[in-house]
Amino acid sequence: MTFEADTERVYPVPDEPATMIEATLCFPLRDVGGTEEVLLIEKRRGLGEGWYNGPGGKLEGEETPRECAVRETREEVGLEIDPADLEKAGELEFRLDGDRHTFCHVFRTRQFAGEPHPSEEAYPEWFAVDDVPYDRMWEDDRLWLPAVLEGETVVGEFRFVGGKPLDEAEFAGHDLERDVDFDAIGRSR
Ligand SMILES: Nc1ncnc2c1[nH]c(=O)n2[C@H]1C[C@H](O)[C@@H](COP(=O)(O)OP(=O)(O)OP(=O)(O)O)O1
Repeated sequence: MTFEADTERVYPVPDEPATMIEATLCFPLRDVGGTEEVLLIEKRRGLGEGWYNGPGGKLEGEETPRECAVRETREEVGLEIDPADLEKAGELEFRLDGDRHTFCHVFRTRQFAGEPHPSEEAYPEWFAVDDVPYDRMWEDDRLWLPAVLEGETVVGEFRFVGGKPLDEAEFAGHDLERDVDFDAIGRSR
């Protein structure tokens, strides 16, 4: 694995796109009468089918993570987002049996246009941020998503074992760092 170091911290770098999937997650937020809500999707197919997650998916072609998050959110739930309105909130590396499986860029935003609607891939639903259905999500989500929804930034590594597919593997451990300044390390793209 390659590491990028600044003065004190060490971050994994997504430098193996041929073998590792690069993906995104996007968490639209809104205030409804003083209650903070987040838009999640119930995944209707593919990895994590039947579980809740943020809209998102794999990078295509030469697109940046920001462009991917905008495209996936549009395709999955029909919301339009200006890429500049996405705030980088996290970088997550998912490892399977010791190998790097997926590197995921996490964004949040309060600026979007349109009303969410279901698609073939996803059924959208707003949840109060203190009532997120962690029992119906990836097991790692409860470790990092609360911080993202509270406006913090995170970098994490999450380890799974037991062979493919990833969503049938067993969650085995993690490392998590908070309060990462993505602008300062040039990783807010
Ligand atoms: N462990 C864990 N926790 C939380 N979120 C995720 C994981 N592993 C993951 O892969 N993910 C996220 C990362 C991505 O946003 C999705 C998986 O993307 P996927 O649906 O396979 O990508 P798409 O491009 O939408 O798929 P297709 O359209 O190609 O079918 O889960």
